[in-house]
Parts: sequence; C-alpha cells; structure tokens
Amino acid sequence: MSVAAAYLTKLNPEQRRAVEHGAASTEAGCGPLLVIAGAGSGKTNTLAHRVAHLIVGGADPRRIMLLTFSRRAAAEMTRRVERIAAEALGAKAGVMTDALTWAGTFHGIGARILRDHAGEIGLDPGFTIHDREDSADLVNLCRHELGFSKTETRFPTKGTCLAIYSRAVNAEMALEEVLRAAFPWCMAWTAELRALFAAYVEAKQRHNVLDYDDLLLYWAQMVAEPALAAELSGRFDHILVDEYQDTNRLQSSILIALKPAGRGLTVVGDDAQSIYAFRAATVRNILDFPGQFDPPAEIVTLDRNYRSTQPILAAANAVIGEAAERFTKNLWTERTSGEPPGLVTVRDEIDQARYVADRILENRETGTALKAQAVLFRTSHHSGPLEVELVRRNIPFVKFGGLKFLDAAHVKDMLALLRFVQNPRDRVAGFRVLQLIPGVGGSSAARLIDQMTGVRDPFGALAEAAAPPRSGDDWPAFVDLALALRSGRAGWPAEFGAARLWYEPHLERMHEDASVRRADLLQLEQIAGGYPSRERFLTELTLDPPDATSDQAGMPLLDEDYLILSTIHSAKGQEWKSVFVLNAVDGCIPSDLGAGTSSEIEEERRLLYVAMTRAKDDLHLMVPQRFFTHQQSSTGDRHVYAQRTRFIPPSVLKNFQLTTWPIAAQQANAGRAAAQPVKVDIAQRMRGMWR
Ligand SMILES: Nc1ncnc2c1ncn2[C@@H]1O[C@H](COP(=O)(O)OP(=O)(O)OP(=O)(O)O)[C@@H](O)[C@H]1O
Repeated sequence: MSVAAAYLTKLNPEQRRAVEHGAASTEAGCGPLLVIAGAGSGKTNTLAHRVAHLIVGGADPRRIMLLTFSRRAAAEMTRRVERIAAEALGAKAGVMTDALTWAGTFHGIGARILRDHAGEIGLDPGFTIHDREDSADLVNLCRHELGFSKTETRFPTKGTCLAIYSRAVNAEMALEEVLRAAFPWCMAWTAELRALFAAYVEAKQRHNVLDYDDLLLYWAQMVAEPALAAELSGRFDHILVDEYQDTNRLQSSILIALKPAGRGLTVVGDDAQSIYAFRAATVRNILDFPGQFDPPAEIVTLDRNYRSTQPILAAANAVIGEAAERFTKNLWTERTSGEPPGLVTVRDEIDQARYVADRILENRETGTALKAQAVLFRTSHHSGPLEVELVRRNIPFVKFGGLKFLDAAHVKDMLALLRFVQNPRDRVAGFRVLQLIPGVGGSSAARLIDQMTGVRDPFGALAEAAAPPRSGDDWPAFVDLALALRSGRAGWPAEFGAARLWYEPHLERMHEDASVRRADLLQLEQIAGGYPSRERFLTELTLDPPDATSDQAGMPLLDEDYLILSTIHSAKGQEWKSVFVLNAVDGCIPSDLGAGTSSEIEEERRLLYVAMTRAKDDLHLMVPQRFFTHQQSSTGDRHVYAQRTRFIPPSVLKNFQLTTWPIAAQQANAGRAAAQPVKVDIAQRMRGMWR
C-alpha cells in the first residue's frame, strides 16, 4: 500500500467511499455527493479526510471552498485536515492547509465574496455589517418614521418585524405566506409590513450596511446572474458543506447556482439533528439534494456510531424513534457494554444542582477530568442554580451559548466606534458613538450625522462641525480620535488600544462596575490582535461572535481543568465522556417557547436527541419536580410542578435506569405529607394577631 493511502485504512468502508468519491475521475471535479451521517458516525472526521485526500491527490487548496456552521468548526476542520495530510505530505501539509483560505461560514465567506466583487454588483466595498440587534434598531427607526409605532392597535415589535422579514428572505417565501404560516396574528398588518420592509431596505442602502440576511441574499442575487456565477464558480473546483441539515433555502440556491451540475459538490448532514428550523433552515435541503442533478448525487450513509455505548445509543434511538417523520436509519455500535442512561428525579432545581455537582466530583475522583464532562440545557438561564452550586464548591466551569459578550453595552460601544470609523454612513453606529460624548443627545447626534451625510469627506465635515454645547474638551478629543483612527496610521490592532484609551474615562463615568467592564475590553483587545485588519475583525466578530469569552480570547484556562456548561444548540458537533442534561421536563424540553406547532415540537425532540448523542460513556437526564417561577421577586416562593418530558413516554422509559434522589429524604417527605396531621396552624395564629 502506498504511503498516501495509509490514512484511509482507519476508515470504515462507507467512510472510505465518501472520502474517495470521484478520486478516479479524470475530468476537473467529480459528481455530486450526499453523505447522510448519523450522530457520532464520524461525519467531521470523514469530511476532513475527504479534504485531505483531495489535497494529497493534487487538488489546489486555494480552489476548495469549505462551508461549516461556525468559524470554530472551520478552524477545527482545517487542523484535522493538516494532521491527516501530514501522514502523506509530511511538513509540506502545513503550507497546503494554510492555503485553505476559503474555509468558513456561509455568512463569512459571503461577506468576503461581496467585498471582492462589490464593484461589479453596485455595492460600496466599505460596507459594515449589522448584527441582529443593530438591525432591529434600524427597523425600529423606520417604524417610527412611518408612524407605525403610534397606531391605535399595537403594531408588531421591532423584533417581530425583523423575524418576519428574515424568514421571508431566508425561506424565499412571500410575505403573506410567512405571516399565514408563522405569524398569523400579524396578518392585519400585511400592507404596513411591506411598506416597512421597503423602507428598511432603502435605509440599509443609504447607510451602506448589510444585515446577516443580506450577505446571503446579495450573494444569491449575484450568482443568479449567469456571467457572475460562471466567474465565481470557476474559482472553485470543490465546494464542501458540513451540517447541511441546518442550511436554508437561500443557501441551497447559492450552491446550486454555483455548481448547477453538482460537479465538485459534497454536502454532509443528518436530518435527525436538524435544530435550526426556527431560523428557516430546512431539512428538505438534504432530502431534495440528490434529485436536483442529472445524474443524481451519489448517496453514502454512515450509520455506525463510534461515540456512545450501546445502552446510550438505544435510548437515543428510542427517543428519535418517536419522531413523526425520519429518514436516517437507527445507529449501531460495537461498544456493547455500559450502564443504561440514568433518569434521575429530584425535588427541585436546587437538588438538581447538588446531584449534578456530586456526580461530577465523583467522576473526577475516578479519573474523568472536568473537561471530559458537560452539563447541557435548553436555555441559558436553566443553569443558574447550578452555577451557584459550582461557585460555592469551587468547581471551575466555562459556559457556552447564551453568554452575550457582544451584547454588553460597553462592548457594543467599542464596536460601534470602530464601525463608525470604518463606515461613517452607518447611522446606527454613529448614533450610538456620538451619544457617548457628554452633552451630546439624540438630536445633536442626528444633526452631526446629517452634516456628515452626502459629503465627499465625512470626517472633514465632522471636524468642521460646531462643537455641541456643553461638550467641553470631550468634543475635540473625540474628533482627534476619529480622525486618527480613520487615517489608519497607527495600524491594527494599535488602533484598538487608542480607541480603548479614549473610551475608558467615559466607561468610568457611565458605569459603577467599570473595572469589570474594562477587563472585557482588554479581552476584546486580545481577540482584536488575532485579526489582520479592522475590517476583518469587525466582519468576523459580527458574523460569528464568540460563544464564551474564553472561546476566542487568550485562553487563560487552557492548562487548567474546567467543566463545560453549554446550551444544547452550542453543543452541536461536540462529545464528552459524561453528559448531564438538565430539566428534562415539559416546559423546558420541549420549551414553552417552542411548543406551538407540531414542527416546533419535532425540532425540540431532535434537540433532546442531539443532547443525548453527545455522551460517550455516561448520560444522566435530570427531572426536577418543582420549579420556582421566574416572574416574581427574588424572595418569592411561587412554584409549579413539572412533568417528565413528553419525549420519554412510557414505551421509551425502559431504556433508562430510574432513580430518585436523595432517596431517604424523598421517602421521608412523601411519608410525612401523607401521614402527619397538621400540628399547628401558624397562618391562623398570624391572622389572630390582628383581631
Ligand atoms: N473510522 C473510525 N474509527 C474509529 N473511530 C472513529 C472513526 N470515525 C470516527 N471515529 C470517532 O467517532 C467519534 C465521532 O466522530 P465525529 O465527531 O467526526 O462524528 P460526527 O458524525 O461529526 O458527530 P455528530 O454529528 O454527532 O456531531 C470521534 O471520537 C471520532 O474520533
């Protein structure tokens, strides 16, 4: 066997088929390939091998586009490709994988392509990108301008308006259809919403900003033009897409426009793990993929699971087996020994936290590092009581998902400043920054921005503008900073440092906890240092914000051991030896928010499946019986009783080991409640005090 093929021997026959698909083809590129890969079946591994195999076989890495779900996944994939390719290419592998510059998310790659081709599509290449919150602010501005916020019956909120707009764009659906299907209570506003969206689109163009959806929409429009599609398509021999189940219609349109015959196209996905329908992702993309080509795409199915023990897999298969519609087969494994997963009933969330902390420490005693253990939950705030318990017991942890680092006011202030300097037409950013200066309110900010609009040298106009009354020395200091940053003389990331130094006194003035916030900014500065330019920093950070601060920053915890806390969405693609799933009760999984239509319920079922299939050896689902409700003061004690999640009906229950904890206390409680008569009625005594 040749050295080049040695790494192939580690793959099973199906994985190998996927990796070698088209390798023998003599023409440039090969036929389309769909890999349907179950959880833990080595999907990521297979895709990485395929990319490495292409490179080893002579493909030009600069002509490979690799689309993943997050930037983190792209970086991890590139690392794996290098390791695999090194077996055949030795030290040269690094050079080759460094040239894999088109690995990233759809949105990130889209932003680069649009900037590269801005001239051809009538776009100003200096555009900035609005995140969801900025987009909602701009929608709100348009809503006010059109007078809709003053209507007698309540017009949909800015967030709802944006969600409707986004769904129509991403699902390629007519407005009426979107409203009927997902927002029926807004149907009376169809005409107004249409006018609002028209105004929103015009505002974005005036401000030279694109929102997330535009990155796909402009890209799709661009490749709908045959000449541009051919030019772009000609730059890539291979396009590979991971997590295809979580792409939307617009994304699949882009792929098909780029590679109409499917040559060089590979997509990988698992319909059972589709968890982003709420963002208009559609599992139909996978199902319809093969038939879009003539001849149709080759299909390879990976159903051998390498991750979990048989009892864990049996329980996960049973949960997904209840799904209304399913296409992939049950997974199987050769790891036949192991305990069934635990279904642990506890009294409330506090006991849940205690139980989980106890087990985690026990596991550590028996040799399982904290890092090999994870606690997963449906929504970020579900981990609150556990976080308290972990801090109390000194158990270090890192939390992923829902940690809105970029939403913190001070982080947004800094980014708005940099964005404003990058693109002075970005009104949302300008409005925010100018109001940081003492004495500058909404109307003077608007006046200043108006003065900068439509002129050839916006920052010259800013310098010449009359200082706002009461702004004192702060005004010239700001103008100096803006001019210095705009000139780019200091270079990146030194500019960031200058911006931070300007901002710090304002931070101290505005926030009591300035020192904590300052630490965040220092961390952001470290992140900034990882990017070659201000533009790349702003683009990438807006598109794929860090999940947790430690996700991107200097990794101070790298050498230490810490437990992973994560939302299920953020746990996608990962695995741990031991996994605890919090709140396996109705109202949490399925979430109250997602328990409307039957398709939302099905998505919640798949979420539980994703959570369960993260575990290698050890899985616990927690069922707290009592919940304190959140809509009350911190000292309130109102609570509700919860039921085991409907995704584990009696027929599925046999796959679990059922326990109640703490055993003695529960029995004692139950006994007392049933047998003991009331000895003293304190409530009555209290009332008596006032009679
Ligand atoms: N051929 C193989 N032989 C042995 N182990 C393998 C093989 N392929 C994959 N694995 C192991 O199986 C585990 C799961 O692989 P990977 O993370 O690539 O799965 P995945 O399909 O991407 O999972 P998911 O879709 O659930 O996120 C990893 O620990 C990987 O090392």
